[in-house]
Amino acid sequence: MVRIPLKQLLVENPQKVLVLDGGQGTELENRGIKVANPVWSTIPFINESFWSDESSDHRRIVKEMYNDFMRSGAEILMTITYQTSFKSVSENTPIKTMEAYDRLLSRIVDFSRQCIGDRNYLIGCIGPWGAHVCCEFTGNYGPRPENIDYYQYFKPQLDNFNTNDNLDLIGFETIPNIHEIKAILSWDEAVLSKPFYIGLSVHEHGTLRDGTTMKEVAQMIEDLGDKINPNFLLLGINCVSFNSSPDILSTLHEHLPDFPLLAYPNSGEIYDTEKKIWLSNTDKLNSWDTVVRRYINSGARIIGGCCRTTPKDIEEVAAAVRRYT
Ligand code: MET
Ligand SMILES: [Zn+2]
Repeated sequence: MVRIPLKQLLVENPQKVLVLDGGQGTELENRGIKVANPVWSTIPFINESFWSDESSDHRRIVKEMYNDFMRSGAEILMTITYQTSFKSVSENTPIKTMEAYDRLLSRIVDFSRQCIGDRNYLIGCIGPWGAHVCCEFTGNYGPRPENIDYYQYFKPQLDNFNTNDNLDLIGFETIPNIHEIKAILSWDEAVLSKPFYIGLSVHEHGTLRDGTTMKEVAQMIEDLGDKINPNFLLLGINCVSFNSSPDILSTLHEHLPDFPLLAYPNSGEIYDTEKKIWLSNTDKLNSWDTVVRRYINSGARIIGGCCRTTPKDIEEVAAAVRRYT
């Protein structure tokens, strides 16, 4: 294997900070793929022509996107599987059986690996339970979020990702609800046998979308003590406001000073759900240089961008990472 295992890399090189790619879903949209549908950025992979026609436009666009992120300096990249849970796929596409679903995931992962080569790290991206009902930015999981069967929801995607050697890390992203975090962290190595991280979905003022404070999240993790799954490698924030993200990460670091963190904020633009357009970040208080420097001072080991960040943003992230490590 050309790459050393990620866990080993993080432990043996305490100064190393990995540059992550940017928002794949919105970047595919920038490049002309229409992603407005219930499985969002999974859509290009659903059509059989993606797989049968080597020269398909969508295939070329995905490849070019990965190439551009790598050219910008990304060394860890994500599969485009945020909205690819068995539930979302089987309810909204012609792919209905577990067998066909499994094939879809393996094809996506193996194609992503081909695109990024053997040297770079690949994350198997998993969106939150709330993604299939679009509430990852409200955290409103109904009256009894503690009763949701998170395991049943994630199991098909996990079973596939756990066993695919092309993946180095599993990323649970944009998790807005404390009960969902508790569920994920209750799973042992039999359920989650690959290294994984959790990216929290947080408000600008710094609480989880459901109102839980970073201190409470940290306390919950501390309380797990030795019972914690050894594959839990990193905790962090993603798709959070660009401007407030350094403060939020620093709070997390204050409460979990020894835990490796990660951060990949969105561009700071706001999505207007009525007009269906992105409103520009008129109040961009920080530059990537400042944001990245502050992340690194707060223990971040993986840094990149989420929605609406582009290869240009990742170039700036990479330059700052070089400057401050
Ligand atoms: C809503 S956050 C989505 C993150 C995901 N990695 C993507 O850009 O495709
Ligand atoms: Zn995002």
